[in-house]
Amino acid sequence: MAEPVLDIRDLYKSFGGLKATDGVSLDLRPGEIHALIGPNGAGKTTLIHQISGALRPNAGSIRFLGQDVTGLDVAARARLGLGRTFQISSLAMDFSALRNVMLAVQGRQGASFRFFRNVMSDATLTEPAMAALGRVGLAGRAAVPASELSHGERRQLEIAIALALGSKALLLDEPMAGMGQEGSRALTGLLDALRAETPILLVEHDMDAVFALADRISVLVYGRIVASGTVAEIRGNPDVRSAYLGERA
Ligand SMILES: Nc1ncnc2c1ncn2[C@@H]1O[C@H](COP(=O)(O)OP(=O)(O)OP(=O)(O)O)[C@@H](O)[C@H]1O
Repeated sequence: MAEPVLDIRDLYKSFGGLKATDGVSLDLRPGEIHALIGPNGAGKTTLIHQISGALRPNAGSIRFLGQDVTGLDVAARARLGLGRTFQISSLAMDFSALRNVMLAVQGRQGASFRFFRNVMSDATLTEPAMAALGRVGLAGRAAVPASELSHGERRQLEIAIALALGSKALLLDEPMAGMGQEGSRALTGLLDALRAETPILLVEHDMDAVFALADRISVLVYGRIVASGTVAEIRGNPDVRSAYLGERA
């Protein structure tokens, strides 16, 4: 079996007396979408924040591409290629889609000397940025300000930014939230195609998307993984059905 890209072992995080993460171990392997599902308050976002570096665990370890990153902050993990969830609020709304991705490319290249040049005609910035927009299906919308993009297109733009930053794994926290049926279908298609280049840990309540996409599903309840398996295994698990899936299975 391929070495995991991300390997989480025995992670614990408490808020006062509440065990939000209670001994979680899971991994993410090359080429896969691993979905993390569970009821509201199960600890999914808390887990994602510990993986991205936004929250420090009380105990346990997180390895990324063979390196222990448990003590690294968000920026250091992002530099290694751990693509955190980019929230729409982090987009520069007045800037075009292209310029938003170029800012990411520029940050990655650390090229402050470009101050003196016209960045919009700098091919070392525009080419990788256009390539990332192309990957997410936004090439035709490159010149459109982020403020004029639809909700779904902004999600696509966030993913383009993560790709432009050289992400080697993506952490996506409820990407389908707020999307209409059409948008969800388009984003499902995009994530399906992306898994080959970057594995995805997907927190999602939209079960149609999860069942369509996941290679593996882990179910989190009260901070613990109560089941982990293929879509068929999870759909057929009576405990999961009664605890979470109910009629959705
Ligand atoms: N900063 C915090 N301080 C105190 N309690 C917190 C904090 N963050 C999360 N919690 C609590 O930890 C538990 C897990 O919350 P979390 O947001 O991780 O759940 P979730 O599975 O992502 O839920 P949802 O599906 O509703 O987004 C909840 O009981 C929540 O109230």
